[in-house]
Amino acid sequence: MGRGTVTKPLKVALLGAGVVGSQVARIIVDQGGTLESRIGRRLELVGVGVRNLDVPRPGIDPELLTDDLDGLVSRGDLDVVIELIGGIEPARGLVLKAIGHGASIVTANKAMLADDLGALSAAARDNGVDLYYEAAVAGAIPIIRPLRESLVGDEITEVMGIVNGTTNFILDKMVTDGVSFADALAEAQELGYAEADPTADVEGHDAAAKAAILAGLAFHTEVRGSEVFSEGITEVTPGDIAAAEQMGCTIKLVAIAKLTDDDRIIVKVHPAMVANKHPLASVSGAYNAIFVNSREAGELMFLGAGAGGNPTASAVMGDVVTVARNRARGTAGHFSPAYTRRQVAPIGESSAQFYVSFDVVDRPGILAKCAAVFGKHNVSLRVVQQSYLDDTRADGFPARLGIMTHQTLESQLAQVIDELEDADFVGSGVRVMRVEGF
Ligand SMILES: NC(=O)C1=CN([C@@H]2O[C@H](COP(=O)(O)OP(=O)(O)OC[C@H]3O[C@@H](n4cnc5c(N)ncnc54)[C@H](O)[C@@H]3O)[C@@H](O)[C@H]2O)C=CC1
Ligand SMILES: N[C@@H](CC=O)C(=O)O
Ligand code: NA
Repeated sequence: MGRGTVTKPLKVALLGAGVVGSQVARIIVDQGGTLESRIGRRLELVGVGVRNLDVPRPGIDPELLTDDLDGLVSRGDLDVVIELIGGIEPARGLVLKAIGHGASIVTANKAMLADDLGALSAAARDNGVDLYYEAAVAGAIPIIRPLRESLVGDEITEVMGIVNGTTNFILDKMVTDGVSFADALAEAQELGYAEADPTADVEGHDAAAKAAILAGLAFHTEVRGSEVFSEGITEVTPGDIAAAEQMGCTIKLVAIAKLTDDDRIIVKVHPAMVANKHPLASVSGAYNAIFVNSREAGELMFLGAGAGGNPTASAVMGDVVTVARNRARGTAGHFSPAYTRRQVAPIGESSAQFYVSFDVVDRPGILAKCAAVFGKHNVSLRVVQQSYLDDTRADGFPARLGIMTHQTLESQLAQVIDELEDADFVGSGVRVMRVEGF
């Protein structure tokens, strides 16, 4: 740079000033000098798109606020657009428009990315801009960049872990403090962990979107959130929690993505009884943890805050600095993550260990009859527990069996459950929980 040359600042627009956006705005304003020295150019926040102009936004210059997000991303002079409004539309339309006007994108929006990451990546590539989204999976934990860069010379075989902070917080509160599901969810919302519509968290859709993004990056293919088998935590009962405790396990919402022997992928999200000896069992609060298994590196574990305004803003700012550095150098980190076409295998072809519990009549030979149902479908038993409930029970099913299987196919286990539900010696309400790390 010659003497007297003034480098122009990089123009940044922020869409959304909620839990995460407000923290990002604060960092850009408060840490301006530090960020400038890391990037080599000053970041100038030129606009903040919000829904309601009347809401007070401490720390944000009111002159920057606009409710015309479309106009903001169409200015034509933006270097970086940070999308933090969430949801698929209008977020996707705004991002595509910003890309069309030459801006690089930083987003935390996993719902949008898991809907069609391929189209967004292609638009970024075709327009020579960056698309970065470290905050979209597991909040502050660096996991996108390790998959996309650090491990890209290796062959990943499995990615699994806890990727939703809200549900981990809820389950932890229910187990540790005996708090009700509703109260724990309300607290997670207050702390800024939950999505705007927390159904996405508790029904497993948020974790499914993250699992799709992780699977796509790990296995170099396109996976959409809708292709991920997902069950949330709304059906987890206090009885399930107690049964898990009795088995030396803790219930967690887990996401699993792995390669099959015939080069397809299994991607699934569901509650699981995790053995207490497994490191995932002790991941508490809104923390997330992800294990990556790869051919050369072996097993890697990533742990940290999976949700919350400040931790998520940290990941967003990491991307902002990277994208801004690229911009300052006149480059973009073009890459095509999905160069293969791997199919997602149906859930029936996935295998797991299961814990099945059900009530039975108290008659000689019942245990053998139950075991025969499992045996008939080639499901091998690992642990069998029997407890006596109460012989005055009106329903006539006073004994409870808890059976943990060895690894078995989902389709075989489904046949066992169908048969148990039809058997006259089994009461209604057969419970099934997958098991990890036992
Ligand atoms: N809160 C967290 O812990 C994390 C959030 N994320 C993601 O970050 C994004 C933002 O999340 P939060 O800040 O928690 O959500 P939030 O609901 O607190 O903030 C979103 C803001 O965008 C505004 N907004 C929504 N639609 C708009 C529109 N059409 N026009 C103008 N403003 C609009 C809302 O009024 C709200 O103020 C989402 O994609 C979320 O999934 C990712 C990781 C963690
Ligand atoms: N609602 C999400 C926020 C971060 O992605 C979660 O709870 O994990
Ligand atoms: Na992350």
